[in-house]
Amino acid sequence: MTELQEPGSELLGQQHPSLPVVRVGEATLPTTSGTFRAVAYRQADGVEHLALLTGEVGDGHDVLVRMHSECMTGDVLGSLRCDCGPQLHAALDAISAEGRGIVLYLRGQEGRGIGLAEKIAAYALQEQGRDTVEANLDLGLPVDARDYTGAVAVLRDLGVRDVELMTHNPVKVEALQAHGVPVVRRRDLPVAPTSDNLRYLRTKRDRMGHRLPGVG
Ligand SMILES: Nc1nc2c(ncn2[C@@H]2O[C@H](COP(=O)(O)OP(=O)(O)OP(=O)(O)O)[C@@H](O)[C@H]2O)c(=O)[nH]1
Ligand SMILES: [Zn+2]
Repeated sequence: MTELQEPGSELLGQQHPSLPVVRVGEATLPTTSGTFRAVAYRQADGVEHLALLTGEVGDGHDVLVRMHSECMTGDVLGSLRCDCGPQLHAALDAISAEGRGIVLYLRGQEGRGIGLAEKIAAYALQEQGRDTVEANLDLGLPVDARDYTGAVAVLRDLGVRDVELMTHNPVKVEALQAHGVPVVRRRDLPVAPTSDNLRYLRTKRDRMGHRLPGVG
């Protein structure tokens, strides 16, 4: 577990004041990380999110939560350019081990909210030497366009009042707090720097304020 620190600010994307979600389906989902309750939501704009729960939310306090931004290349294809896939599985393992918690799989957040196709275009610019921040800007896109309003609505629907958040990203902490969901603690996820992701991890630490002290 790690201390909470000053959140990082201008990277907080545009937040919609209200974006209702509806609970559409609910089923048991056995996985290699354990068996979860999968609750599917649809936002008013059509974007769908999935909440994977283990245990009971109960009084809603101090719930272990991961808000995972969709990353098709990392989560599905095992891309080594980023750390998303291992983080997703570490988060599922963590709530399973804890016996209580929620992993929110957030659609509409692919490529930090710019979308899959634009993320691949950003990768092309990174192959020409731009870093992950510069590449988005070169495309005329925000560095981080994610909106957490839907995520907050899902947490509220599930009865969550405050959370222990698994993240290195101070903007996620700030977004939850701004929406009235206190983050009582932040928890690190394992990070494995490799030759493929080292520059990406360093850029997140140095330019986006991510708490990644273990990255050399
Ligand atoms: N635009 C863009 N998006 C990327 C790039 N690499 C990964 N992503 C996306 O970034 C999102 C994950 O953001 P990260 O910055 O890795 O991590 P985070 O979610 O902000 O922070 P953590 O909670 O600590 O994981 C996913 O949606 C990925 O698809 C990139 O080079 N460019
Ligand atoms: Zn990724």
